[in-house]
Amino acid sequence: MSGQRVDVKVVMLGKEFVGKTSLVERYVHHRFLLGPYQNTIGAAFVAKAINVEGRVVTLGIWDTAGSERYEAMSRIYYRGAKAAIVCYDITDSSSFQRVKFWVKELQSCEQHCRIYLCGTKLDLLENDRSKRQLDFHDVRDYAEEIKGRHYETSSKTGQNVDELFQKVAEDYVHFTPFQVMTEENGVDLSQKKETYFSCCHH
Ligand SMILES: Nc1nc2c(ncn2[C@@H]2O[C@H](COP(=O)(O)OP(=O)(O)OP(=O)(O)O)[C@@H](O)[C@H]2O)c(=O)[nH]1
Repeated sequence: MSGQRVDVKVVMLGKEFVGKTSLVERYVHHRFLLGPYQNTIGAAFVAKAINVEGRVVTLGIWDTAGSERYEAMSRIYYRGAKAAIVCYDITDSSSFQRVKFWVKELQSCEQHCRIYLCGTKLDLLENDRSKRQLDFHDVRDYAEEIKGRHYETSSKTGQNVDELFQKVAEDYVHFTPFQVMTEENGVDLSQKKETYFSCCHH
């Protein structure tokens, strides 16, 4: 990672157990971890460079802990984020309350942060559609209301995961004026190493 510059700070938010870490694992390492669930403590950081229309864009992804115990820490991680992927579990309606909480926070504290609502665990509906507790169209309407985007994903099968992160990078390229993009001092990971701490998931 040494010397790699981050162009887009991305923060993962959402209730515990909704699948934030699994989404990052699928996207960055192309895998789905089986075995007992381990909650994220604090936050974890990973960077990934991708190509958008011939340009390399590096996403710096902060995976925060969903437990309300770590709420104050999660606030630290969304500071200066250009994109927030706010996750909910489509089979758990209670997880959407946390979405509304984070959206309000972002709207009042990080107005320049684009919001991507992500309904996770789509694969769980494959054999039993009655497991769905959050209507696709209701969430889509809400996403439009807040001028955000909306995806439904499965980290187990990989469905829509690349598409989601690709859109984050594309939006950065499309909506950031070129001048700002070239002038902006991204975070140089080789120089700022000591300010990053990546604790402790899995
Ligand atoms: N079937 C299925 N299970 C998933 C999916 N994504 C996550 N899970 C499971 O849901 C549980 C929680 O996933 P995590 O990715 O650890 O959730 P998290 O949001 O990072 O949780 P915290 O770290 O507590 O905030 C784990 O048992 C995962 O295996 C998915 O797309 N499909």
